[in-house]
Amino acid sequence: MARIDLDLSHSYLAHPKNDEDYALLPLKMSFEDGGAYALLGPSGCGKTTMLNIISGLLTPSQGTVHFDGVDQTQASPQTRNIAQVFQFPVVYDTMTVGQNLGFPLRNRKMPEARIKARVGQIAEMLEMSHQLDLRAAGLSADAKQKISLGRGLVRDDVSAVLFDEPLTVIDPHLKWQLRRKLKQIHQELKLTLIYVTHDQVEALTFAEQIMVMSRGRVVQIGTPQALFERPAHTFVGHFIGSPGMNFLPMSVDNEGVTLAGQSVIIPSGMPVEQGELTLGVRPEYTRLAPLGEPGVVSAIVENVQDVGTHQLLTAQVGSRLIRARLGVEHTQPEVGSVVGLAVLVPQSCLYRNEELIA
Ligand SMILES: Nc1ncnc2c1ncn2[C@@H]1O[C@H](COP(=O)(O)OP(=O)(O)OP(=O)(O)O)[C@@H](O)[C@H]1O
Repeated sequence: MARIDLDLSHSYLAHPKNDEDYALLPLKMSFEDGGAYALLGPSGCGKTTMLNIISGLLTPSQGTVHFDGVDQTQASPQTRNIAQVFQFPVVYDTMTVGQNLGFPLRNRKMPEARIKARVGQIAEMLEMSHQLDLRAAGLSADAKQKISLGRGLVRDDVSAVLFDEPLTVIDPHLKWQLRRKLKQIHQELKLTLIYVTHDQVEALTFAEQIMVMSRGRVVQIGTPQALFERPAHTFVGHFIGSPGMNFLPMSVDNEGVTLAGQSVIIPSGMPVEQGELTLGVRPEYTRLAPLGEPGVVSAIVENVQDVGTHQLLTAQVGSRLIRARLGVEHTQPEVGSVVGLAVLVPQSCLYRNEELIA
């Protein structure tokens, strides 16, 4: 396993002119040896480009890639010693499950007894022990992808294992199980895992550190909790969470605070900088409160959805819609009624030019 350091940018164009011409804008970051990482972001943000630069399928147009301090920028994928698992299964149909799992080891001339032991261990982790002697040809797409995952994990001498949306073809129920399994396998095998996904649930259940990407930029690297509690960029607030963070334009001057056009009293002890800001508050921390109290805006109820464990309130504040996750013990507010919503709360975040300032 290796520590991986990237200090690079990449454009697919020969003569990039502006930021839009870059698949990856200049970035400097590290993947620690033995860490479990997710690269999370919408389609086209640069995840696969980064993965291919790490594996050596792509050379960055500027900058360097180091594994354990050794420059690998020009090294071929073979010499980088990376295992990769793709979206769709890559299995040898004529081989059995066991032969498929052992293939990367046999290729490296590992003694048969060690191959058998390692294949047995991986098969057990993936709950495939009973299928070891079956031909891969007759198996479902799910089982084939499990073999692909197993083949990615079977070597213990790789620099890192890269996963590119590996659960796409997997049935939703099994997906949930496999995400947990991968996390458990990581804890047992201590491999450096880098997992690309556009699905936040997948990233949040699997990774210790999540790198959120938007338009060629890594906008935040953090634990699932940090991304939820303190999104460093409004994009992260919006992208993480279901529904995402609420945002309201906020203007602060000597007279006080205006939120989406409404004058609001600042709760005592809350530090607020002057200027044009954006207030971010998670639906989980937005609650009903009496109008006129500090930190409370007036909102018109648009919709209340009973989700069983909670009610999801959607309300209009000026021209903005905000959402509040309310306990089921609340009486359901009537659609069209005016309610108070506490939005300046201790968990609120303040942004200037999309970046977190407080
Ligand atoms: N071979 C290529 N030639 C030119 N442009 C490319 C190439 N591959 C990707 N791009 C562009 O680079 C940007 C980043 O693409 P990339 O595939 O890395 O994103 P992604 O986040 O992995 O998206 P997806 O989840 O859809 O795979 C996109 O604008 C894409 O159109």
